Amino acid sequence: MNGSFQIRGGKRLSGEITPQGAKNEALQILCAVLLTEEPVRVKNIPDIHDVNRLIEILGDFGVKITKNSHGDFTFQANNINFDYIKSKEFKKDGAKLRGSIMLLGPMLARFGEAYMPTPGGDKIGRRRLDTHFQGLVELGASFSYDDENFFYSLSAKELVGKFIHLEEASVTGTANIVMAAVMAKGKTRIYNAACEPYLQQLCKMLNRMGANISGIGSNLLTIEGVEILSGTEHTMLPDMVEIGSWIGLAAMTKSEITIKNVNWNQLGIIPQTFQKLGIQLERRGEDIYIPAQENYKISKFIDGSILTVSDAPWPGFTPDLLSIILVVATQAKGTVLVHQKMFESRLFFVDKLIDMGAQIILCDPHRATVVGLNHEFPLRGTTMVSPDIRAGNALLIAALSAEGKSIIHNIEQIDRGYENIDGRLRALGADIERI
Ligand SMILES: CC(=O)N[C@H]1[C@@H](OP(=O)(O)OP(=O)(O)OC[C@H]2O[C@@H](n3ccc(=O)[nH]c3=O)[C@H](O)[C@@H]2O)O[C@H](CO)[C@@H](O)[C@@H]1O
Ligand SMILES: C=C(OP(=O)(O)O)C(=O)O
Repeated sequence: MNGSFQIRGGKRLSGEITPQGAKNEALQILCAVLLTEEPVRVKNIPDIHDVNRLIEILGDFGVKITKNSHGDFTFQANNINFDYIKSKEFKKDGAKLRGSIMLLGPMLARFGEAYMPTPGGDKIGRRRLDTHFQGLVELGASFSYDDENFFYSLSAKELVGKFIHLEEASVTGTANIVMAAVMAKGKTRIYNAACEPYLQQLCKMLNRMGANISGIGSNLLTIEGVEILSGTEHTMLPDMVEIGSWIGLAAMTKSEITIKNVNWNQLGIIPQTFQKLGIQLERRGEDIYIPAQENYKISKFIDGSILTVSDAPWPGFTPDLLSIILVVATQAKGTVLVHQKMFESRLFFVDKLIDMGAQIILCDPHRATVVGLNHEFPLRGTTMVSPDIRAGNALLIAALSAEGKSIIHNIEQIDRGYENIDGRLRALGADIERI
């Protein structure tokens, strides 16, 4: 179902909000349930389209799925339907989301073969998979690609650990290689590994299942292969991208909002990056308190030059929050350069913000300069189409701050990543309807 949101903006919001479980962590953790025959209980799973699609795929694989309560499921992969993996249905289902690519590592580790259509996910520029396949081939897999059907195949009689230097710190690529290596023979070392909280959580869960991974949180992972993994329980962290989005929402709508149980130690430089835009936020235990602010002033670098906010692999600033930084900057006092280094087509949505009255110069596909309006001129409501998950949410925040009515079409893109976003916004006092 691909609906629209109708928003009447310009209202101040207030209240408390609890972030959902992390989408990108959930996608890794759900793929890992394939690594054992025993039950794996997973809690705080966000109820969002991408995650639900992956759960359906696991069901079609033959994984037994028991719903214990909202967001709490037990999975048991003890009777896998291998026919499905080579079927036309899987070619269609697997292509619907990006996260499905992380089924490759577990399939290969457990069954010695793996198949995958080109995965879906955001259309935000080239999203190559070379790192995934190079790593799996180094562990001993043979690889082929059917470029007529966009279908990847891997097989390995045995996986053997070795030193692998990744050419880039790919998040899902590292997850795939880790999941293949945990049951490989001998020692694997992965250098230039990605180390996002999602990956740290995955590695900790795998260790609880009996794996032997050290170096968690660094860019050098050492994995001593084990023969078999057992069941476990796992709870997802709060979604750091959602937390950043709520900070942005509070600033743009001059609202007083408390974000509950954010797990501060896993937020990296997210809070301080918003603070550089002048947004006040306070740590209260595990909560973030954001007071209502009439204005916020972008800081400059020490030498007086214009602030740049750019993305980088963890522990740098996540690319998934740059669109939120950009929209928040439109009402700040001052100027900021937003530099999206990792993806090529993630800034094009600024056109819509410009239509709404924002002052932005798109310098090239990777860089946009935002000259803030200091809340002196509100954005104007308009009709727009959500291009991708994070830009969609940024436009939603723009619409909530804007004067008048906005319509956002293609909200499937927003529902992919944010649980009951309209219901939760209404609870804060927003005027938003699904039409
Ligand atoms: C399902 C999931 O978890 N998706 C996330 C995952 O996607 P995904 O795992 O697909 O992204 P990758 O980490 O592989 O790469 C993201 C982009 O950054 C580039 N790149 C990556 C590493 C590097 O050192 N240099 C570099 O330039 C890649 O070429 C690519 O264009 O990580 C991205 C980067 O945090 C996030 O935006 C996505 O939300
Ligand atoms: C780009 C994202 O998602 P995906 O990798 O699933 O397309 C995202 O979560 O911002």
